[in-house]
Amino acid sequence: MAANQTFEDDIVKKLIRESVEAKKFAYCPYSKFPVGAALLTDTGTIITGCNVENACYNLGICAERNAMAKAVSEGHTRIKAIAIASNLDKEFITPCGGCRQFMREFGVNWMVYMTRTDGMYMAMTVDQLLPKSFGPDDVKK
Ligand SMILES: O=c1ccn([C@H]2C[C@H](O)[C@@H](CO)O2)c(=O)[nH]1
Ligand SMILES: [Zn+2]
Repeated sequence: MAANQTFEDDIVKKLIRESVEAKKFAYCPYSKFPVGAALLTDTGTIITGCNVENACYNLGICAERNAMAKAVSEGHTRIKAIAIASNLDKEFITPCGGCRQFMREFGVNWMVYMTRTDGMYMAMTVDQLLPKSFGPDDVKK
């Protein structure tokens, strides 16, 4: 897979649609900020996630990390792209720093599609979102 690879429009649109669907399951009674994510694996499988909060606030998990953990737990570590949806209408939803590091674990050259409610999106690679990152190869040195 080449760096900065862009996907066909219909695949991106499907991922975005799935992320919007996943947002409906968001459990966010504290922030009332629902987020959905949908990721694409190398086998063409789409795996979704939503944010899941907790009365012990700091235990909440983001939609992106939830989707990635679901993917790994279902045998997928080759992730090609992820779409993220929230209810922000004037800005694109961007992943938090923790999720950027979690993404980086699975490579730096895959796509992150950050959406707005009008369906517009901003596309960046993991490397662009988290430059000069620390990753698996650095631990092995
Ligand atoms: O990219 C993001 C940003 C925020 N959240 C969640 C975390 C928390 O549940 C709520 C408010 O930050 O939104 C995500 O899931 N993904
Ligand atoms: Zn996050």
